[in-house]
Amino acid sequence: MLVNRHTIKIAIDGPAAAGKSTVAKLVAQELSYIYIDTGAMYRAITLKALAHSIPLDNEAQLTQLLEQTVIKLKQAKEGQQVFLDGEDVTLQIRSQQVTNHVSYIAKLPKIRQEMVNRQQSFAKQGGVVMDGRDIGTYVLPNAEVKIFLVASVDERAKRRFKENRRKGIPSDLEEIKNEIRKRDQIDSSRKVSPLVKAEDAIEIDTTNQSIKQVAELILEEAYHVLKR
Ligand SMILES: Nc1ncnc2c1ncn2[C@@H]1O[C@H](COP(=O)(O)OP(=O)(O)OP(=O)(O)O)[C@@H](O)[C@H]1O
Ligand SMILES: Nc1ccn([C@@H]2O[C@H](COP(=O)(O)O)[C@@H](O)[C@H]2O)c(=O)n1
Repeated sequence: MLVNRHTIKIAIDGPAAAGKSTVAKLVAQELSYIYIDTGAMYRAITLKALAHSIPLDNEAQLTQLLEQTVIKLKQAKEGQQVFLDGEDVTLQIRSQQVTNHVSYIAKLPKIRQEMVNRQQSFAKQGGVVMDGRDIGTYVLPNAEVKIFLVASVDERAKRRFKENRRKGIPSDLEEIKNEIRKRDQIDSSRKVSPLVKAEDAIEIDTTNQSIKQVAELILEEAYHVLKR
């Protein structure tokens, strides 16, 4: 066991369902760091925008809504709890409706700017593992460890399908595949901070690797940096 004299920032990016949050949680647990799932923040504002029936291309109205919104991420044993204006929305933000709409809100430049400001201030708390789409490129460009997780669309869809089955959520493999492709396409092609691998990120293809193997690879890199 390494005694850490200093803490580092670990950025984990990648496409939908590549395993980012699963391994980020494990890595954060092992290092006793905080874990921040930035996707949950975009999901939370999407949930609120849908509830207020705000058109998802009305940037001014959505930005105003976000400015009046408190999103809190609370560290919990199972990962992270998400509070939207004081209400626990951890489960609600995973609904299919939110998933199908979130990327439209996430591509708006003013929304992203506000989210990035909030995420950067969370990261000031110390050792952090943050996952998302633009963490290594925009949110934490100085992160000491940057990881870009990928896996084939087929594998990602199968994993999500199995996850839904475990949770008792009815779903269709082809629909999941289409939703993943669509979200990746919007996230990768937006003008502001698109989903792209940072030049100095390490790419890990998780298609044929277990969760444990992937977490170990990231921890190896983290320990390597911490020993320097
Ligand atoms: N290496 C792996 N092998 C097998 N299953 C995995 C692996 N990594 C993650 N999973 C499973 O795949 C599913 C998706 O993982 P996870 O939610 O961590 O992805 P994500 O990248 O955070 O997704 P999103 O971007 O959509 O939030 C989960 O059910 C998780 O348990
Ligand atoms: N840094 C980020 C994180 C997420 N997004 C957008 O939110 C969507 C949901 O993210 P999940 O990780 O919960 O799947 C994602 O598809 C992106 O549209 C983002 O833009 N930047």
